[in-house]
Amino acid sequence: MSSGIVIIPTYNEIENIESIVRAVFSLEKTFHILIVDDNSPDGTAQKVVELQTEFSEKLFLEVRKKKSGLGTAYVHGFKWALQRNYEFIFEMDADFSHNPKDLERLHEACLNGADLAVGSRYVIGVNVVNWPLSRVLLSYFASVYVRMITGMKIMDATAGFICYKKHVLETINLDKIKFIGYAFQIEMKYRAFAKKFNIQEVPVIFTDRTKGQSKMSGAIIKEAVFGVLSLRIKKFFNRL
Ligand SMILES: Nc1nc2c(ncn2[C@@H]2O[C@H](COP(=O)(O)OP(=O)(O)O[C@H]3O[C@H](CO)[C@@H](O)[C@H](O)[C@@H]3O)[C@@H](O)[C@H]2O)c(=O)[nH]1
Repeated sequence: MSSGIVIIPTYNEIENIESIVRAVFSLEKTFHILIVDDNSPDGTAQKVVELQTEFSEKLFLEVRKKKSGLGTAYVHGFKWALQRNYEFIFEMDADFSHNPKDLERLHEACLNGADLAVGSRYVIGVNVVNWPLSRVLLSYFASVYVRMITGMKIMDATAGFICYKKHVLETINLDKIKFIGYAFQIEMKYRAFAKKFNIQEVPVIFTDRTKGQSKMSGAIIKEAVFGVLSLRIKKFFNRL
């Protein structure tokens, strides 16, 4: 029996895809994987199709027409996973910035009472390896900003390494998710917080990718800054 489905959004992850798939399948617990690829020009999806001949019953692929953002890729994956009745649904990056071994710790946290377990870099100090100082500061102060505006007690608001229990994703109206970049991560946590789900942070070490490139951009930062304010206003008017 599987311990859940790990959704991995990909855009140009040819250098990482095979090793991340193998790393997840070599864990003690059994996880299934869904790759949501945005028609990566580098052939990421074709590599997944090759790997499916080896892992036919536990590796799944959804290919979308074009690059449409991390948030909509996850929403697509969540709907896919809910239709197949997975009890635990995970978010993880393709590039090893999240250590696949921590999937087991996130799963344990959800087995022990959390509705949502967040792999968090900032529970005790700052656990980020190899990011330039500017990116660490941006990420850290983004979380401070989110805490100030929203009142959520989460130390790592933009974390993208998460285990959701199925009922969380069934309760949050996925069709209402507005953000497509990393603001999506804040929005998901805020909607779960507004529904009073038990959110637990599990300390993890985040290591910057050594292969491929981040898709971070100015537009993504702008979306997060204004997005948090708009979420707070919506909650105030009970329209979240
Ligand atoms: N399908 C799809 N996947 C995407 C897209 N944009 C990014 N991805 C995938 O989403 C994952 C994360 O993207 P990165 O671009 O590597 O993220 P990062 O800069 O390392 O950002 C990290 O920090 C953010 C802020 O703290 C986090 O929000 C994010 O999850 C991640 O941990 C990778 O697997 C990447 O291929 C997209 O438009 N479409």
